[in-house]
Amino acid sequence: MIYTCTLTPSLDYTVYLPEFTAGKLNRSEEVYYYPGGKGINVSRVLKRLGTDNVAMAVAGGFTGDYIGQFLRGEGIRTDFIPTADTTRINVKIKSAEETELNGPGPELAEEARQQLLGRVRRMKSGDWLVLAGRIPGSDGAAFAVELAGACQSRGVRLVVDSSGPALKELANMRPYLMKPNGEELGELSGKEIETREDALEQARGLVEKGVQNVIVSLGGDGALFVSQEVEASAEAPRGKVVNTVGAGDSLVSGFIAATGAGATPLEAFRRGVAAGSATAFRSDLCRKEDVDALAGQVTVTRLEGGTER
Ligand SMILES: Nc1ncnc2c1ncn2[C@@H]1O[C@H](COP(=O)(O)OP(=O)(O)OP(=O)(O)O)[C@@H](O)[C@H]1O
Ligand SMILES: O=P(O)(O)OC[C@@]1(O)O[C@H](CO)[C@@H](O)[C@@H]1O
Repeated sequence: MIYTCTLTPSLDYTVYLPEFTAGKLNRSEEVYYYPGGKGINVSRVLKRLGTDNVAMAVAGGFTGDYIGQFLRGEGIRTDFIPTADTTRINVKIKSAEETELNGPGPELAEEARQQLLGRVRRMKSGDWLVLAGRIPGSDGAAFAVELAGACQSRGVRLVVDSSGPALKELANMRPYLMKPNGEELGELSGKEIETREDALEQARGLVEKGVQNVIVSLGGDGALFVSQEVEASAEAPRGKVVNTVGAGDSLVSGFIAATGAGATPLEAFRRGVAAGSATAFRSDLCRKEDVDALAGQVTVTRLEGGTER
């Protein structure tokens, strides 16, 4: 089974308006209330791609209830750990530019941590844990390492799509997949990523540390894939960008869904990039038909030369 784990979910209040002026009253006529948080987005896209999964999250208050109901309404199994704190609302403003305002998310209570660890310790060899989004708390990195250790000892494939101090620690835990974007890769390596070559070099460094597969997402510039066996670069398809929130999560979902269905790493990479772009081209997350339609437009180039299509 694939489990996603979102320690800081969110309700994504998504507002479209032709112009946004800071410091003024701005009125919008088009708003959406999406369940959010990276793991939750991964669960939603996996389900749309036909891959069953369980969404684990620490959630509370009316926003937490809303997220749970929304997911169950889409046929996704939820296993939420309740918290007394109201789940944050993240504001996504879509005008000429995309502006995001993410709340901090509450600290994780010790009881919630123990419940999560208990769940991971009950997972089976071959299961997946997608640990995605911010890991809260000053000792969040230590907790993330405990979760990763529990995965290692059970033979659970760990996928990491996070940011902040935990990211560095998790890179030492031999995860199956890490999906930093350029900024997160810069945080990880302590070096600013300015070019594709910089990104490739730092991704190789992660593989040398034991990360099994690294995908660096580069927004409209596509993505890079690095493992011990193969390196590749993908160009993202062109299209009208509507909302890029969750594009990276969709990439992760496309890769996992295809890998689970037996695709080669580069085919899974192509499906991932297609899913990321398919999400960027619509308001909500991508649907399977969007991914199928875009997959043929993603050019994946093996870096030793030769193009896999
Ligand atoms: N402007 C765009 N045009 C085409 N495809 C895009 C665009 N932005 C993102 N994508 C697709 O989505 C993938 C992931 O995007 P990005 O690097 O922005 O992820 P991210 O920063 O992790 O996003 P998020 O945290 O919002 O999920 C890219 O590799 C690409 O395939
Ligand atoms: O604050 P975090 O956990 O880093 O990111 C949270 C978030 O921006 O990420 C998702 C998109 O990837 C959104 O649904 C959500 O609002």
